[in-house]
Amino acid sequence: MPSLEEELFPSTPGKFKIDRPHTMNRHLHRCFASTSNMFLWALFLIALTASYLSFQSFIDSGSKYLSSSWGGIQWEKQVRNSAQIQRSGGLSVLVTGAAGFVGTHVSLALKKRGDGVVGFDNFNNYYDPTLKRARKSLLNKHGIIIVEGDVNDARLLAKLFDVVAFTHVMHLAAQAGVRYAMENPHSYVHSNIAGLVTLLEICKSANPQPAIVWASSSSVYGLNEKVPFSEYDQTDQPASLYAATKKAGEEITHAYSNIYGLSITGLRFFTVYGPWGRPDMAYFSFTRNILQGKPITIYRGKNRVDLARDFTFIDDIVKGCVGSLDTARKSTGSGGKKLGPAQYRIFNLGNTSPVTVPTLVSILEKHLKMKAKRKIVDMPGNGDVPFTHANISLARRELGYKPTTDLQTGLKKFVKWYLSFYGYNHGKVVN
Ligand SMILES: O=C(O)[C@H]1O[C@H](OP(=O)(O)OP(=O)(O)OC[C@H]2O[C@@H](n3ccc(=O)[nH]c3=O)[C@H](O)[C@@H]2O)[C@H](O)[C@@H](O)[C@H]1O
Repeated sequence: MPSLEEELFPSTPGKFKIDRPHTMNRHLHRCFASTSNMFLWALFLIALTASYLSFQSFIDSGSKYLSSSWGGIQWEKQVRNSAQIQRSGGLSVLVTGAAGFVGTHVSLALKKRGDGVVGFDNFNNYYDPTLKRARKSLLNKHGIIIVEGDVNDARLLAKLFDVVAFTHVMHLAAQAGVRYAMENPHSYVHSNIAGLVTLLEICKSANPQPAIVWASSSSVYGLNEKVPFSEYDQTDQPASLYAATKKAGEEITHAYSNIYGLSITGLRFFTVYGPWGRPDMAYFSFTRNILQGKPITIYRGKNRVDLARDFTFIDDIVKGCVGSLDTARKSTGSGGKKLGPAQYRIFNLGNTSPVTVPTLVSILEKHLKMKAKRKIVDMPGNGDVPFTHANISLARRELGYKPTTDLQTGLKKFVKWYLSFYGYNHGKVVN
């Protein structure tokens, strides 16, 4: 006679057998024939229900541990250690985008002078994440933890503020790149707008509220033709979606400062370059291509005019960021309510010395001791602007900001780092 299991799950696939009533009765009769059998069955069912319920509660309470790597006593201890202030009057800073180019440098500078730093980054693959992981290792060596998460994750951010009473937030997490916005517009809205609002919501409710310094962009000047670009100029003609999201960020932060008393400083970075830089930027991809003997495309503006940028070296930018943190006044709100007027500032952080793109290439050729295969094409209508040029009087006056590195010197340092990091044959198949 076939067993109950064999009857319900026959060996022939696709033939799930439905028991007829009289067969079922026979089984039931056999199973529940005695009281002791019934008692055993009841015990079995209770045990099954109890283990199901406890498994469910394990899934609920433990889901955050299963789906991500944060939470728990050990994790909190690591976060607190990283945020530990090592000098009197020091800051405790949450740095978003800490595995990014500027984020890595700012985190290191703060840690080295004795501030507490907790990094935050989603390690997305907009560009090679192995470079981000290498930056993370560098920070880890200096005692800085990077919490892996997205700035849209309100639960994780709130948890961080539960664990540490951050005095400042250096918000550098963003979707960068001017031309990529045509390929993936929603990533700009996700990071630069939705993520910004999520972070501001957490900061507004934190007690005490932190002061916030964040990365805007020179691109907000868009089609502005008045040079050099001043913070008092109009910025209502963005040329790209990237620029539009950064401009929106300036308006959004203003609203949060106004309503909730958050102290906010926006920094308009001008084409930042240097060691540990971003592979999507021209100076970086040109270097790679020159070394690999591949052609580089140089865009040219209207009437064959060369494009120019106020290229700014990373060390100068770091000084501007740290100066902004040091001069930021405290936020005035408490319990999500504004209790007094709050500081709201915007500064240009540029070099005040624009250089054309062909000149940039010539400097790279000199440092690499190799000729570039130049391909010159008219600038496609992809959101680029013809030139940028910063007026930095305001930052000089308020932050003591004074850039000291020219493009020649800065690119020499970049090339030295590039060759030590990638070697001469980066990405090239060696026969
Ligand atoms: O200041 C900013 O706010 C922005 O700076 C940076 O944008 P950009 O100034 O556009 O830098 P980058 O791409 O290096 O192009 C430099 C020049 O090379 C030209 N360019 C570029 C690529 C190419 O293949 N050929 C070329 O000629 C190109 O036309 C341009 O003239 C950041 O990426 C951005 O995230 C933002 O922070």
